[in-house]
Amino acid sequence: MKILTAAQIAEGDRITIERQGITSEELMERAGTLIFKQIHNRLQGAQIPVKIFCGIGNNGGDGLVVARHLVQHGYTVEVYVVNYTDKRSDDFLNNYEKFKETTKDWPQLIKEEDGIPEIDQGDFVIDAIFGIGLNRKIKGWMCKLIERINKSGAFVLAIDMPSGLFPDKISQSDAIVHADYTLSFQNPKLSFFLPDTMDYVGEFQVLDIAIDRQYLAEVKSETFLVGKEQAKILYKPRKPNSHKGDYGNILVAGGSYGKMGSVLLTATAAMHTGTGLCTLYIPESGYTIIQTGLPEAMVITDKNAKILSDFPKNFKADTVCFGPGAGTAEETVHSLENFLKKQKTPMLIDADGLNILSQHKGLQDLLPENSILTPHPGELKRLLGKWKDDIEKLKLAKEFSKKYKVIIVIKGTHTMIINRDEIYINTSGNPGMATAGSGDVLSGVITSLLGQKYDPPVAAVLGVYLHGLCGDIIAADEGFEGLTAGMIAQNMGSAFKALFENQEIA
Ligand SMILES: NC(=O)C1=CN([C@@H]2O[C@H](COP(=O)(O)OP(=O)(O)OC[C@H]3O[C@@H](n4cnc5c(N)ncnc54)[C@H](OP(=O)(O)O)[C@@H]3O)[C@@H](O)[C@H]2O)[C@@H](O)CC1
Ligand SMILES: Nc1ncnc2c1ncn2[C@@H]1O[C@H](COP(=O)(O)OP(=O)(O)O)[C@@H](O)[C@H]1O
Ligand SMILES: [K+]
Repeated sequence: MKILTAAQIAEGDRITIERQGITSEELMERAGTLIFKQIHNRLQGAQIPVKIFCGIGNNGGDGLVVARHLVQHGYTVEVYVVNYTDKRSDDFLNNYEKFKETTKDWPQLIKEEDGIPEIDQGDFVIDAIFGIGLNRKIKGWMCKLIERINKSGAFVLAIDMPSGLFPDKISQSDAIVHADYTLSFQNPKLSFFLPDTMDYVGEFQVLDIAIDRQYLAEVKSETFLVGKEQAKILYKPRKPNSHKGDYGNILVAGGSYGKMGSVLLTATAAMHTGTGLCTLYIPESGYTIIQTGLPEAMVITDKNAKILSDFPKNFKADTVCFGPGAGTAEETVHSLENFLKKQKTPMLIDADGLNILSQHKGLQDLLPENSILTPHPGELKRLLGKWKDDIEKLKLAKEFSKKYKVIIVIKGTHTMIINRDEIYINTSGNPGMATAGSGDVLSGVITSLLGQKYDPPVAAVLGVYLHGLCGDIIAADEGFEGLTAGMIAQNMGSAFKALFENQEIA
């Protein structure tokens, strides 16, 4: 699914009105009615005091549609117009009239701090102050209103987006509604997925308001959401007439004394992702650990007992994963440098491999084209330098991706895969995966797919999705706390199976 900018959403709105031969008021009625139905389904007529705060633009108009339907269905509703200016939108005004005709009562106008009502913990607040039309910082008494909503402890439902949040930039103000739930129209917004802003959104659901399908298919976006539908079309079925040589000969290089488990996790994950042949290149002291822990793998040892210092000569792999548990000793820098010089096909660099690249920037020029880097936020900061906010982070990552012709997998709650100007946002995974070694497992999954000749961007996008899906499958049985990286590595097969099953996992 595409993530659209505010301007593209507004254009979709305009084209829909034109092509479907409807008025903008009818589109607003459609949008508001869908929100009402969601609320009605959940409240089932319960007499919870509902307080709706409407701005004076079209987000406020949506709020008035919802208010009218709630009143008509016997709910206890108080409607407040957040009257920061008298420049109201036409569709707001039409719905203002309609609301008045329904209730024979005007909504209450808030024009200053004194007009802000008390909000109780037991209230149900609907935030329809601003949507995608927010174009500057919220100031003055409206900040107090938002503060009161946030401090009330009431359940807050945001229409389209929490007021104060921009769809695709970061607000420099704290005046942002902290929603428990957001019902958004047609396409989710970028800010729903960024670490800086996602907490304001709460849980969210996207409602299909039947924006013109042709427009949605044709509109150009460089940002995409990856769910099961998008992931499963990337899968390449295994052929009956095939052998292990068809599924990649991969090399996993890393490990150091005390951190041998990381490469074991990586290689185990790679085997369970379908790799044909896997060899580990590790410091000598890890030999028994690896041969015992993963009998399916072959092992080549470095001459150094505790760290990598060299590279395996006369060995050719389809792809290489370098970095898990490797450390950043001078000898290991030399090892990575040799790998980078020898490896002509795309490879994956993770963990200390990335730290070495950050400390020795000259090595970045040696990265084979379309290699995949998988930093967590700390490693990314070392690689790119500091950023002001998540939008600048994405900009820096795109610049790096273009400069070095590589793919960057920014790991996190919503892992983002950056391929030049494109961003793929992952939707699978859960907080149980915030556990030691789950990143090492991801490296194994992606390296395995690279070895199986998936195009590098596909290997990254599909690998990240499957890794998260596997975490979701395990968490459904074991809970978040019970999930460990080793379980993800061992159970990757269940993620492949679930790709083609219809039921929701968690
Ligand atoms: N296709 C769709 O998705 C559909 C979308 N629909 C709905 O429309 C919503 C978008 O409506 P919208 O364009 O009228 O913008 P909205 O968010 O109501 O705010 C605009 C007003 O806010 C003002 N303003 C801005 N920033 C401000 C600030 N900091 N402080 C003070 N004022 C500020 C701005 O004033 P101005 O800049 O003009 O001075 C203007 O008056 C969208 O989110 C969805 O809910 C559905 O109805 C139908 C289908
Ligand atoms: N809250 C979360 N929701 C979804 N995925 C998560 C969450 N926390 C961590 N993950 C995933 O777990 C992995 C953690 O990687 P990383 O930090 O490198 O771990 P390690 O260094 O221990 O291997 C990443 O793939 C990340 O996306
Ligand atoms: K809103």
